[in-house]
Amino acid sequence: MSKVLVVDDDLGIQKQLKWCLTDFDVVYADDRASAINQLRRFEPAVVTLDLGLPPDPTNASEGLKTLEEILALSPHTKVIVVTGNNDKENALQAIDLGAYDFYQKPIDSDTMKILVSRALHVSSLESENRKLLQARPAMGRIVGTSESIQAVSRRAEKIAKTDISTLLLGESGTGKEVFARSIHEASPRADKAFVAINCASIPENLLESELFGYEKGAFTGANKTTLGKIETAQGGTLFLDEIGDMPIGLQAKMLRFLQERVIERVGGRSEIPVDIRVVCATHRNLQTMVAEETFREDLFYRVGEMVIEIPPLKERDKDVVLLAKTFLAQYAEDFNSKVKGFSDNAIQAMLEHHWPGNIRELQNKLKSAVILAEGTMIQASDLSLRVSGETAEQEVFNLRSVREEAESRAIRRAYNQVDGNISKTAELLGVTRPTLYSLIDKYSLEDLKTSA
Ligand SMILES: Nc1ncnc2c1ncn2[C@@H]1O[C@H](COP(=O)(O)OP(=O)(O)OP(=O)(O)O)[C@@H](O)[C@H]1O
Repeated sequence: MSKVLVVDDDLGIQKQLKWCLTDFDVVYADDRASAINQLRRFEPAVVTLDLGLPPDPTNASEGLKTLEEILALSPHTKVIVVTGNNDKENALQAIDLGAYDFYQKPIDSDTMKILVSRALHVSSLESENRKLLQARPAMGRIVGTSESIQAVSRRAEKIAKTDISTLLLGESGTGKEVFARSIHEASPRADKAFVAINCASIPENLLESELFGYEKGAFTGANKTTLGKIETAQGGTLFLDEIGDMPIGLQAKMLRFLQERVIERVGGRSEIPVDIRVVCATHRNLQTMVAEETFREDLFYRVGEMVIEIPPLKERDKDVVLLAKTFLAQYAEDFNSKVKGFSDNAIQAMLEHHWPGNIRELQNKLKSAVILAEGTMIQASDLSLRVSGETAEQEVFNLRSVREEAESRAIRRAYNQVDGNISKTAELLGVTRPTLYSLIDKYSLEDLKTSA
């Protein structure tokens, strides 16, 4: 039952409210201190507050103070202030301070009941809404409602507003690039470029010119001056993926760019100022690399002014199911497939699997399942997964037994529906009489044959 706190020093009124608010769990207080105690103890959603409280019940000052304290402690509480007849001024001041509603004495039980019910209704709608807002992913692209991903998203959203260099750590396929893009999109640079470069996929001798650009004639084949990724990202965000794979020789030049925010093109002599936000990512352990002297310590601290650790898929509760459903809808459309959802065993298998390849592994499994699935529901076997304790043979056996059970149930239901008429049963099931007889034999439904 919903809790309502009645704050009034008049015992008569307390009693009257007790009788009219029988649908609620009513608790009482008769001054400011006891009101605050009761508020802390019972956390009522609605408070009715008489503004005329001791020590001076003839004016509203103590009541208004109580109102302020209640709202400071618990801003979502709906406070209905009760004022003396004609005391409109204090009533309006109370509303101004944040009271939900006011009511002028004398108290009418029916009206009070309606007011309290309505306040409770609004309070529960608001609290529902707050929950929904909390469950909403903080960053648009990130699918997931688990506590771990929500916490990381909230952190990323806060960081996005700043220009701080951010290092995203996480296993392969956990969504580091998605986070980098989301940070860019939630940042004041959102309408400028987002430029990504994977330091591991570009040969060492090309990476420098790819990043910093080059002047015409800098080397054989440099026919025209070309901008590097850093300059292309001017005003926006540069995402350096696999920063741990940056050759040690290039790290000094990177450090200078990050510290001084100027670059020189390969073969160039002038310094070019750049205004860029940098987000880096790696699945490597940079600290170990620093200890092994394969990654510069000063660069490590420069790229990781803020570090975000993206949790592996296995640590995201039921997000795997949410992600799977999202991707399924997309792939079913891409591959023009009839697949509509997942069987219970597929869901269970996804929840049990360890996902060493994280979201990318999930995507790959889903793509082949959508292409290969025979029915409209994806089974664990379509995902090449197995529910614990079930061997492959058992799974096949179970599928067969499920189908057989369903068929024999359908035959019996059709038979009962047409009052035991075999021809009509066959017709209803869309099979011939001989087929029906062989199914009856197959499923040992002898009693159907005898009564026919
Ligand atoms: N939370 C998420 N919601 C929706 N899609 C996601 C999410 N996380 C990742 N993905 C998708 O999963 C795939 C892999 O993500 P991404 O490339 O960002 O991972 P990564 O950690 O950068 O991988 P790698 O370390 O291998 O480069 C992408 O297709 C991406 O769109």
